[in-house]
Amino acid sequence: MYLELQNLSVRYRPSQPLAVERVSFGLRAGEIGVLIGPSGCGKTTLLRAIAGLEASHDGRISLDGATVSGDGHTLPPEQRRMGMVFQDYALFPHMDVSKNVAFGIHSLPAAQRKARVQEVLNLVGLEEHASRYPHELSGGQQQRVALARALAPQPRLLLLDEPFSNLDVDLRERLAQELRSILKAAGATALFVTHDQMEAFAIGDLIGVMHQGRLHQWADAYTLYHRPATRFVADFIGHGVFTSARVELHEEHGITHKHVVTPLGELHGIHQHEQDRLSLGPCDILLRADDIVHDDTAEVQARIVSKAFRGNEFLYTLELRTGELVMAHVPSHHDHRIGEWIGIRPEVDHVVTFASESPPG
Ligand SMILES: Nc1ncnc2c1ncn2[C@@H]1O[C@H](COP(=O)(O)OP(=O)(O)OP(=O)(O)O)[C@@H](O)[C@H]1O
Repeated sequence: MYLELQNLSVRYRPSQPLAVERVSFGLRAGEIGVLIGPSGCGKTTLLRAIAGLEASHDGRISLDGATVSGDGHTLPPEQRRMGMVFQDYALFPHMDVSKNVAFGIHSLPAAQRKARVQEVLNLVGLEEHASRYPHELSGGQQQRVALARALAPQPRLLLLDEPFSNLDVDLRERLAQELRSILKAAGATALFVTHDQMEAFAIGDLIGVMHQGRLHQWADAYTLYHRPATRFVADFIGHGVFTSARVELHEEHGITHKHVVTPLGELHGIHQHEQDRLSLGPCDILLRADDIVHDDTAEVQARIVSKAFRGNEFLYTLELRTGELVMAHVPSHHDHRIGEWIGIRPEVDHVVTFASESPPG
């Protein structure tokens, strides 16, 4: 691994719990990792520890085969050769774009410096704006200057801490895609912190979900969504609810399968590798909004409790006759009123269950 963390722990004060607790993950050169989690889960602390701005209490950080921190040895931040981009762009207001970008490469000879500034401005699509001042740029453009400035010295690792959080939602979505292309074009290895799933999914090759200082899962977006390792990840990623269910044996044509009995009906045809992980008896099953299909002919009826318009679809929150709540994505031409009963059926491709937490009965 190019960047590797092994059991990294960070504590601010002896009286405080660990802000980062035994976190391990790896990134290959050229990969983009994203840390996501609710406020206070330790994302920024972890990023700062990698940069050397926060001392680690235990564990090891290595970069490109060498230990950066661990075994009582720690490299000062300036010797780690890492670049950082923060949410406040921190551009120098009295310098134009090219001077801002050249800031970290003063040691290069003038001609090389000029060429490198040109190169990174091309990369971020701001070559036309080289002589503008920060106040003459939009928020998104300022953030791209900050990115160009961080990339200019060819850092070994780029660390980005919620760089888009001051920007509006539409712009964030576009910039997230752009950022990924820019980082890939630059061949940069990067670690990005956000609390926004859309951003994490748009940017990351690998995504780490953190909660209370711990890394619950480190995986690609598809795996996080369809095979959440913990209940917290299942809850945090995507829209869904847990419903009590039961795994039972079912015989068909002389072959015995496991199936899951849910308040929405029985789920059959579960893939063999998922069957192997299911244990018989009560469980809680994750029902995502895209696992529930609106179907007028379905036996199960549910009452619309609330709905959110999302352009091409509604996200309906529905109450079953049993009182349980589920969510469903429904194409937006099915515009039903709150309080109306609609037919739904489950269409679950990936069965995700956890040990039952529901009271028996
Ligand atoms: N300088 C500090 N001194 C003491 N405790 C701190 C310090 N900075 C952060 N903490 C604590 O460490 C924990 C992790 O904070 P951190 O800022 O890393 O979380 P975060 O996931 O980045 O949150 P956010 O998304 O709100 O930025 C929190 O409990 C926080 O209160």
